[in-house]
Amino acid sequence: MEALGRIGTSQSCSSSFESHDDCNAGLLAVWHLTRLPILCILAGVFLTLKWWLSRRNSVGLGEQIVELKIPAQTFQPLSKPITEPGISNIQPTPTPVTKPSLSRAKREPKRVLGSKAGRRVSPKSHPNSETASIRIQPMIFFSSLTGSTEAYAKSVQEQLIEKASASTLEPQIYDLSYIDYDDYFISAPESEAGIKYCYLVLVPTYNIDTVLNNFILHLEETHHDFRIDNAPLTGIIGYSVFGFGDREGWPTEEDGFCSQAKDIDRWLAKLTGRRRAFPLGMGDVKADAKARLMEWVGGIVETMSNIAETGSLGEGVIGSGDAVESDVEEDDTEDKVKSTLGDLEDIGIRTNTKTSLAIDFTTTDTNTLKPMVPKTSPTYASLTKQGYAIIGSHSGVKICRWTKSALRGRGSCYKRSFYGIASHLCMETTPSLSCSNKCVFCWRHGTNPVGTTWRWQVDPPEMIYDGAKEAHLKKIKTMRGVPGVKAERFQEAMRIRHCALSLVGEPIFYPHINEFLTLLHNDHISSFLVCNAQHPDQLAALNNVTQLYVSIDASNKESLRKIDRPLHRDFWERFIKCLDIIRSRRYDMRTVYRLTLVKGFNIDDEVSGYADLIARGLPCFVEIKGVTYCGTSTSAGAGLSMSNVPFYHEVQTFVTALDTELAKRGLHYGIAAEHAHSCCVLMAASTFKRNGKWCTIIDYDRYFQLLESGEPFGPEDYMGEDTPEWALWGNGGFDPADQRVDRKGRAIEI
Ligand SMILES: Cc1cc2nc3c(=O)[nH]c(=O)nc-3n(C[C@H](O)[C@H](O)[C@H](O)COP(=O)(O)O)c2cc1C
Ligand code: SF4
Repeated sequence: MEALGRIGTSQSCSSSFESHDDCNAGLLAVWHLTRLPILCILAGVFLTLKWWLSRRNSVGLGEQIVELKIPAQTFQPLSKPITEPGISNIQPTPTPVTKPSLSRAKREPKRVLGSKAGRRVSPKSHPNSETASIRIQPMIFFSSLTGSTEAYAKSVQEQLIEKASASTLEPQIYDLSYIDYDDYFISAPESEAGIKYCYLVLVPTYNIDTVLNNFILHLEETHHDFRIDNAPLTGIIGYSVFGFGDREGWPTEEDGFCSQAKDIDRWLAKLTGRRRAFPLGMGDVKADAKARLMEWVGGIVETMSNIAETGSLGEGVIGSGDAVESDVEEDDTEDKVKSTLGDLEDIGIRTNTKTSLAIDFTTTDTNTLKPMVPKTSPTYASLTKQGYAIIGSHSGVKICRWTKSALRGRGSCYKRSFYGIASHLCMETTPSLSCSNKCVFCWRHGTNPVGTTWRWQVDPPEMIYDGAKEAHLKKIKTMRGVPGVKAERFQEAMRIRHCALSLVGEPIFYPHINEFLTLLHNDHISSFLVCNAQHPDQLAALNNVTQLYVSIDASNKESLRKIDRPLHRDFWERFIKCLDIIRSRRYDMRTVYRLTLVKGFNIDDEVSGYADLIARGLPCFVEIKGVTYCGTSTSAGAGLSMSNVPFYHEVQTFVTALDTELAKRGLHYGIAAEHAHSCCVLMAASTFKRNGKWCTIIDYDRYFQLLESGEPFGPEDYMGEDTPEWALWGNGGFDPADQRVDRKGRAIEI
């Protein structure tokens, strides 16, 4: 106190106080009054100074801090110009990794590698103002022991920087060995408003103990931890996994090829509430890894731009992540329909002629034509509920169960075995949902439009074609979240190669069927058209198709009446006339009889009758298929039950008997191939043999060459390679490249 008093006397007291004593006493009193505020101000100044100094240091040393925290090979500075982008260029040469100890990593605050982006975003220029604020933050996680996955991960980062849309921020990249899983895999990291995280996980597989085991265990435990929501990562917008493996040591997935990527994919499906943004990709490091990864990145880029546009993953079929549940096959309604109506597949066109088929409007006032399937009708509701997309007012598209199966590597339909069509490249559609039969095994009775003549509005072919493609691809895209979908097949499926005009209804009923076929052929999409042999005029007027079918549901008039219940009174005459047209077109294009066998209806004692019909129409091929039971009340009412479905051995017996009958008539046919999985056998004219071997596969490129040449050509001119050994009669017909599974998704040994 004394000292303070002294300091106080050295200056201003003389003017304020009359004597020294008075002065000291006054100063002391002032000091006592003001000391607290003064001390507080001094402390505040001191603290502010200290904070400013420390901040200045940290800004100046920022780079060093990052260097310390991040292993050099884990982080590519995002602002660095990319000199050698492209997966095709990458050399997965291992780079030495300086790995900080795991315990240290645990103590560190959450590390974010890469910059907080924003440079690409220009909300004003965004096409959709509602979603303009959405930005995707890709987060690449990888694991690598010998460096190759790390190099691939970095190349993915570069690819995304180069190719991703403006709404995608610069990807952050993390080595799973050095991050704290709790920061990213217990809950989604916090983000700025409008930023959505998308996790991309690239991993090898090791059947030895590695960091990946810890990671998978962490995912599993997080899911099972009762204190945590079992889908705690729903905050991210999506995820996708890519696995690297070695087929030399682990040839198939059952042997363990990419098994850890599969596990991670499955756990992430659970943790994210099924937000699989793109199918699990897999690549063989000794063969196709680069190509597969390239496709995967392409898909990711597209998905992210979709998310940015729509703000969500879209209306995908979300994968449950539950192996058992999600491996159950989809319903087989499609098959039922086909077996009922006998697939209606398309007719092709040789030229670009604009010939429309005649419409018989005898009973209709053309001014008051109505839509065939109005949006408010029960038919519309019923079809859309079944998964059909209705195009315009009378066309439909749906992806069949084989397309879904092929996307998951579980086998294609019989057309793969017989004609070389991979089901994931095939679009099934019809430009006419209406039909002139009421077959006993058709599931759509009561709701489907029927009629003997076209009496509805007519939609233009371009509209149907564009609408069908768009709806088909949209449906394919919904498959991207389904477990087991192969990334490369998913990508391939984006280019439609074949069109089966065989869904429901009667495609040649559509007045502009020829123009529609031209549109298909112009895009080199093959056409398989099935008709019900009730419209001879339309059949005669059809242009060239890749393969033309007629359904032969019975061998005689009475049997046909019973089974097809045709609307036309002269149905038998029409039927026979159609067979004669098929004969006349035998040398223009591949013609096929489709026989659907129904026990108790059209098999017994009918072999000879069928042989006569074949002798009449001389088709290039005869497909014989056992009916699929659809179990509707109508079919039950018609006396149809499971007992009417033939066993495959019964179909085989029938085919052998038919073969004998044809030989007796001096007709040169033989049993070429089979697809036991769908109870289907193929007989072929012997002209489809080359050097003693069946060649039922189609050379599609050659077909389009011939079509575009404008010169006449015949069906044998676009004969492709030999029918594969596994598809030949007696060998079952399941493509060994695929994995056959039971209804629970368990592998079946063939
Ligand atoms: C010891 C060992 C075990 C492996 N186990 C599997 C396996 O079970 N399944 C598989 O598909 N690949 C397996 N591979 C192949 C690796 O996944 C593949 O070589 C991968 O590219 C390695 O990636 P990395 O260089 O990033 O560590 C194994 C490789 C090694 C050396
Ligand atoms: S032909 Fe196409 S639509 Fe028909 S079953 Fe095969 S894949 Fe499906």
